[in-house]
Amino acid sequence: MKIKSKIIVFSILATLIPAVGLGILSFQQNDAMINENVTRELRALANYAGRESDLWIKEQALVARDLATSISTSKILIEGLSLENQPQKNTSKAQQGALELYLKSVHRRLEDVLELTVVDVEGGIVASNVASPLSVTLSQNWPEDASIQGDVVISPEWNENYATAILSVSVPILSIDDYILGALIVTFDMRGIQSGLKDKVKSPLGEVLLLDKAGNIMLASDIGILKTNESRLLDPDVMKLLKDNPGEYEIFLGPQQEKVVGLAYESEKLSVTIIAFRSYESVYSAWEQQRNLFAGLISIIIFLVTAIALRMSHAIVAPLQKLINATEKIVEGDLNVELINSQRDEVGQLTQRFNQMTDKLRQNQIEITAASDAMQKKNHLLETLSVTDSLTGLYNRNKLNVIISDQLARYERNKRPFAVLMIDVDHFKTFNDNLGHVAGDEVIAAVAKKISQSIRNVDFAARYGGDEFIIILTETAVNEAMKTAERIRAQVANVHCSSLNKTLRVTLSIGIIQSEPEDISLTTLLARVDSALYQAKRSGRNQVHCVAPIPKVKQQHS
Ligand SMILES: Nc1nc2c(ncn2[C@@H]2O[C@H](COP(=O)(O)OP(=O)(O)OP(=O)(O)O)[C@@H](O)[C@H]2O)c(=O)[nH]1
Repeated sequence: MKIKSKIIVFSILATLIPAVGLGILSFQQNDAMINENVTRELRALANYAGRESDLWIKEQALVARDLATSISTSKILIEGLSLENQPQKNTSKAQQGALELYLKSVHRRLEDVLELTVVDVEGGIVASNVASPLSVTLSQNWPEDASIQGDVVISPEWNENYATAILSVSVPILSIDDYILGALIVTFDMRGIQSGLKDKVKSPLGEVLLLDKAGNIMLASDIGILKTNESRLLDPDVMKLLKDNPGEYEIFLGPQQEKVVGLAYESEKLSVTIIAFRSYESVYSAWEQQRNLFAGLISIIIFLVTAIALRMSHAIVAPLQKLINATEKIVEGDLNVELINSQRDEVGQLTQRFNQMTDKLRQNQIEITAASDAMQKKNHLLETLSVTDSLTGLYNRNKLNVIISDQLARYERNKRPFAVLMIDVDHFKTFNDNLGHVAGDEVIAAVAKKISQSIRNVDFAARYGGDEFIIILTETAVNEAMKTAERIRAQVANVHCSSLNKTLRVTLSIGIIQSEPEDISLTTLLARVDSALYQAKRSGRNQVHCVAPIPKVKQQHS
């Protein structure tokens, strides 16, 4: 992993781990606090609805009792019930009609009452204000119950016919001597509780539902719920969940299929379930907003941290990369490297030291190059000296041997002959003897100079020793060599001696041969040219003796 990546990963982790850890802890605490608060509020809401319902039921029971009391004084009712309770049960149609009319007239004065029905001691309907009264089933021993507790409240339930929730209260009708003649069953419309389910000002946020034994929604603090929920049945699974955990906070799908949080209370006395709930969104929207804000903040912080880490790593890595590139150039031999240093930190110091090191290397390289150049020049000079005669500047004898060997090899390959001239100054000893060695040296140097000026660039001239010189004319036959020899002789006729400041007459004897196939070695060749020179000397000096080439033997044809 590169340094840059390491810095960025470290920065992000160093920010993310504590931030997310603290965030999760804080959100968990918040969540627990919200749950606790919402549970408390929902319990208060349910309790309020329960209390209000109980109160309303008590009020209605009182109303029923008052009704029963007032009705029991009615002559029509007493007579009707008395007859009904006789074994023959022969209440006349007229009496029943009168009783029904009486109940209807009473009912007209009561707003929340749906039905007024009179039953006999066995629970049989004697008369009612409606044509088809609800079949209210009283317990078998209701007269005993009624004699003990007075009125009997029958469990509330949803009624499809009236399209409302109903509650029936059975109140005993007593004779003058407190004998139970029958009962007055008053059926109330429970919508009267509706407004009391929730205190619009004091109650905490939320809605309340009142459900009957079968799970039908009878009443809701929000009427809209009843209007939109046609089935009126709450999901049985939700009901089971809430009933299994009474008073406990649960999350479930509410009556309008929206996500809600709520709890339930079971009223054993009335067989009613009270559910208090709130929309999940209203509970958690603030929490979710906070969570989104937190996530946003974390994102911004991570973005900023990443940007800073990138900048920091760039400040470290970029100069390092430049240093690596510069080092690679140096490794490849390019010392013209200068890094711009704009930092004052450790990286800046490293760059500065690198530049100093490169400067030093450059200086060393210049010195080494200069030393190498000087050495090369010296080597060249030594090389030149090793092949040059110091007095004349011509090749020395060693070099001459190499040249002749090379020429012989070439001749063997291309069969083109080369010419060899051996030159000797006539009576040179007399120059030494008469004019001194310095003048003698001057003569030797002057002759050498004339020889150099008389030959081509491809030819070679060497001092063979003392006053003797040898010239190699490449790819030249003797007749051409003759011309060169004569030219040289003419050139040296007058040699100016600067030490004596006078012109000297110098003559030369020259022997010439051309290479022959028989010249198998340097010695053979030199012996032949030496012989030619000897002939020139013997013939009187100041002349050229040329050995003619050996004629080629013609092939005999038979
Ligand atoms: N000044 C000088 N003299 C030299 C040098 N080398 C040889 N000599 C002299 O050159 C002379 C050569 O003489 P020779 O070639 O034998 O004879 P010569 O006088 O030239 O007569 P011939 O060759 O027979 O015509 C000797 O006296 C050597 O001492 C040299 O480098 N400088």
